[in-house]
Amino acid sequence: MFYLIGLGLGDAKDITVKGLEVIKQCSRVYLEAYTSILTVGKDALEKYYGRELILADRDMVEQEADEILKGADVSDVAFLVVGDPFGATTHSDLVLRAVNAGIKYRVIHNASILNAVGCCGLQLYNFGETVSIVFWTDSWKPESFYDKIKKNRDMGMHTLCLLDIKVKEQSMENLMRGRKVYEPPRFMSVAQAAEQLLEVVQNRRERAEEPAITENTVCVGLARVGADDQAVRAGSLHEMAACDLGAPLHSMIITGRLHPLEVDMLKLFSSPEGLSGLKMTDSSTYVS
Ligand SMILES: C[S@@+](CC[C@H](N)C(=O)[O-])C[C@H]1O[C@@H](n2cnc3c(N)ncnc32)[C@H](O)[C@@H]1O
Repeated sequence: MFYLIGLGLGDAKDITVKGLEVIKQCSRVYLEAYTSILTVGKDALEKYYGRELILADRDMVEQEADEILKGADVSDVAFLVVGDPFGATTHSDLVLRAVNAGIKYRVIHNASILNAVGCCGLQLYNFGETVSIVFWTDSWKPESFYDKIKKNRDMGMHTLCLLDIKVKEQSMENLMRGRKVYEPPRFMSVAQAAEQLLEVVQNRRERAEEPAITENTVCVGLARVGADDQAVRAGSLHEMAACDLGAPLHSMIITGRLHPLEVDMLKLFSSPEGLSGLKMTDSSTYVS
C-alpha cells in the first residue's frame, strides 16, 4: 500500500494517531521537503516517530517518483506531507502514478493552511481563489496574483495568499558553471509580500487603473499557524508592510466584504486604528 500522510501544521506531535501507526509499520518513509515546513526539522520528527525518514526534494518527487513507489505493491511505503497531502497541487501526480502502476493507495488527512486560516475569524466560506506570491527578482516581477485578488474582491471574497518558499535554489552563476552549490533557504514574510503588493498598487495607479486594493485595505498576516507561538495580525496593507511576525512560515489574507462577526474577530488581532479603513455598506457588511 502507498500511504500519503498529512503531518498537520505545528510540530512533530501534530501527526494523527492513525498516521503514526502507519509510519511505524512501513518499510520506507519519505518526508516531502519542498512545498512546506513544520517548526521542527527532520531530526525532531525521526525522534518522535521512532524511525528513519528519507528526505524527498523536488527533483526526487518529480524525476524519481517510480523509485518512491517501488515495492509499494508488496509492502507499505509512506510519503509524509506537511499540512494535508492535497493542500499542495503537486501530490495528485503521485496518486495517479500509483494507480497506473496497479498500486493501492490511502490518504491520511490532517489540518492544512487552507482551513487553519479560519483561526483569524474570517469565514472559510467567504474565500475565493487562493493565490501564490513569488519572490520578485530585478528582471522578473509577475503581477498575476493581483488580478486574481481583484477578481475575488469584485465578488466580495477574501483571498488567501501563500508566500514563496525557496529551498535548494542555485544562483545563476553556480548554475552556469555547473556547480551544485545551493543558496540558503528563503521564506517570504508577510512584510515582503505586502511590499510587493504595494508596488503593484502603485504601478496600476500610474497606468490610471481603478485600484482593486489600496494601502488602507484590511489584511491579515499569519505566521506559524498551528504552532505554540502562532502569530496573527490584522491591519491595513500599509501596516502589513512594516510588521515583523517572526520565523516562517507566513501567509497573508486580503479581505473582501466582511460580516460584522468577522470584524469583531479581527479586532482581537488588531490595534484600535488597525481597522480604520473599514466602511459599512448599505447591507450592513464592511468593506475597505
Ligand atoms: C503549498 S502551501 C501548503 C501546503 C501544505 N500541504 C498544507 O496543506 O498546508 C505552502 C504555503 O502555505 C503557507 N503555510 C503553510 N503552513 C503554514 C503555517 N503553519 N503558517 C502560515 N502559513 C503557512 C505558506 O505561505 C507556505 O508557503
